[in-house]
Amino acid sequence: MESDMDDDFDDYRYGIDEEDDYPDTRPTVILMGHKRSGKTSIRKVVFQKMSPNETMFVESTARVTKDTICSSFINFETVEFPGQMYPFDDSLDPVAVFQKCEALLFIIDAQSELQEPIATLVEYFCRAYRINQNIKFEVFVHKADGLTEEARVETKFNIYHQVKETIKDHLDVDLQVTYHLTSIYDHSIFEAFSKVVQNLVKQLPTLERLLDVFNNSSKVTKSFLFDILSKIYIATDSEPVEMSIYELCCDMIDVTLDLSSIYGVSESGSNYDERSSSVIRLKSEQVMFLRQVNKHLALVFIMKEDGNERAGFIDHNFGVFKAGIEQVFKVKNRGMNF
Ligand SMILES: Nc1nc2c(ncn2[C@@H]2O[C@H](COP(=O)(O)OP(=O)(O)OP(=O)(O)O)[C@@H](O)[C@H]2O)c(=O)[nH]1
Repeated sequence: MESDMDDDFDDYRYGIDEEDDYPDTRPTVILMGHKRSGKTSIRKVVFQKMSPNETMFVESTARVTKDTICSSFINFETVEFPGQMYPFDDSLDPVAVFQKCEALLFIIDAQSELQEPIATLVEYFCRAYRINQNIKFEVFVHKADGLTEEARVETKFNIYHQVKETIKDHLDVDLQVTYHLTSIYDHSIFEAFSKVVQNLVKQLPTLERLLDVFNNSSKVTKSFLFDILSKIYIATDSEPVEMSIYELCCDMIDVTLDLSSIYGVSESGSNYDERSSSVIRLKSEQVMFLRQVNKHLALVFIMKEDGNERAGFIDHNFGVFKAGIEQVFKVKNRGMNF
């Protein structure tokens, strides 16, 4: 297996460790939506490990809330606008806010009335686009847990259709909007945030290539590069993602870290270090592996159990993959603390 890297390193800025590095260049992810649509719950569940049930007691957000996500590999700032606030009010300096914005997430409560939120969404997206045309627009059709499978598909399609038709009346361009069905009560919110983050990782094509090469040379059927703290996967190979496999991989991270916290904490007090790895055999005759890539990232992969899974070539190929990743995330020759 050979790594193949020809991208421009100057373009890379993910994986910066120190909090004060390039504070102004940290990308911003903005969350908007009507009151009680679920914005705060999403932030708390994904980035602060709050359990979904606890969100029932979360108070309504009164002012713009900024949160820096930098303790993990993922390095950005979230800005949440309360439902009752108009984000384009002059007093909030919308030009400065949206010029820094890389992804704009609009959360719609799929269990409530849709017309008003759709009208607000279209207005906000159009205004934001006029300020910054590079923003990635994402819609979370949220609280999908309360809908049947059929209603989910129908609701998502209705929103997609109405937004597309209405935006046409306001903008000359065909705005690219991505839709996700989400709920904090299952893994769909992590999956959706993974996609949002992947949209911001400029190295994504290189990472996907590395994972494809790793899979092909190691007889691996699926692999994910995870940010272990948030369980967001920042890249996967080019095979489609099956939700059940993604969930299994998330569970494997939990099991590994929990066991490690109890029995394997190192002198540094960390439950995750360069010796962290685990192997789980499934009754489906598949084997799952977790290997540490650096202090924030883990490679989790799955392969058929055929006796080859113990062969040294997996270790060798993983070594090459890890070296490739180190090179990809070298930030302007500053080096990283892997
Ligand atoms: N069923 C279900 N309820 C959810 C989900 N996400 C959030 N909720 C609930 O929705 C309610 C409102 O959530 P918040 O996170 O406070 O909503 P918000 O958009 O931040 O509201 P404001 O701060 O008022 O703008 C809470 O009771 C949450 O428990 C979900 O995925 N499914």
